[in-house]
Amino acid sequence: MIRVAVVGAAGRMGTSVVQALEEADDMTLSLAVDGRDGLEGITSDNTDVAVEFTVPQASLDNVLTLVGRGVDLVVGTTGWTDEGLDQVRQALEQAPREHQSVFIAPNFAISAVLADHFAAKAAEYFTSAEVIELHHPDKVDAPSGTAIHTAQAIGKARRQAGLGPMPDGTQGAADSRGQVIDGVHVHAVRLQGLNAHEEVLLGNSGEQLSIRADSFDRSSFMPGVLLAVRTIASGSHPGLTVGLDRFLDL
Ligand SMILES: NC(=O)c1ccc[n+]([C@@H]2O[C@H](COP(=O)([O-])OP(=O)(O)OC[C@H]3O[C@@H](n4cnc5c(N)ncnc54)[C@H](O)[C@@H]3O)[C@@H](O)[C@H]2O)c1
Ligand SMILES: O=C(O)C1=N[C@H](C(=O)O)CCC1
Repeated sequence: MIRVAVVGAAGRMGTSVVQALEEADDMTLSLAVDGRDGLEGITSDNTDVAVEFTVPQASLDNVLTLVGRGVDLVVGTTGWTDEGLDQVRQALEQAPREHQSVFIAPNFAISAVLADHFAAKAAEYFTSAEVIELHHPDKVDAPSGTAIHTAQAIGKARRQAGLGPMPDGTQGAADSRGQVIDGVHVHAVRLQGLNAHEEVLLGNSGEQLSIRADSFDRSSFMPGVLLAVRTIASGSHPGLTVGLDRFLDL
């Protein structure tokens, strides 16, 4: 049995993860903590993997604390910066156990992971690309972690293909053109009734490719979370790994 602790257990994702763990035959819930409970109860003696879904302001501290306590992690919280990821890498180098692992994914839904993958593949063939992410209005961060990841992947593919800046004749104040990430415009919609959605628009003269992923329900994330827990518990990915595509044969 893989012993799994959940951090952020009272939240929307944490609640779904606790339920998914209870339904999994090969996992058992070691501890469920939220908010002010603190992480003291989670140790490498009682937990193989901690799953962390909290808020961008808390996630880095939680990860560093648990790495220092010898616990492996699967992290779904968004808002990660390159500096934060570097801090995790450094913490892993000084971790108390050998071969400790941290896995971070902005999105655990297969539809979103594939949309991101296909968008990066398509990017070199199109003059223009923009990302629109659409989420429930209780989401605290914008743009979504997934949209940032997609924009960065498109930007990298365009650079590797030697593509220059996209055509854009906007003059003057350009607030309504969205946030520019790696040269890609990203637009965030918050709307009652939505859950988690992303559309990538790729354009050439006279044609458009649209790639869209829709998570209608948080159950869409659970197979990916369980896959990540099993993979990290197996010890096959020591160090820091980012993105569920790393565990899929894409
Ligand atoms: N990777 C994915 O597939 C995926 C999917 C959905 C959401 N998310 C991300 O997961 C995060 C959580 O989303 P949510 O909708 O569950 O949010 P939420 O607000 O419903 O839940 C967050 C929970 O974390 C708790 N929390 C805050 N600070 C804490 C701390 N220091 N220690 C322990 N618990 C703490 C809060 O009390 C709350 O219960 C967000 O960053 C969101 O973008 C990722
Ligand atoms: O509901 C959220 O919040 C989500 N956050 C992730 C993101 O920011 O990309 C994944 C989708 C759901």
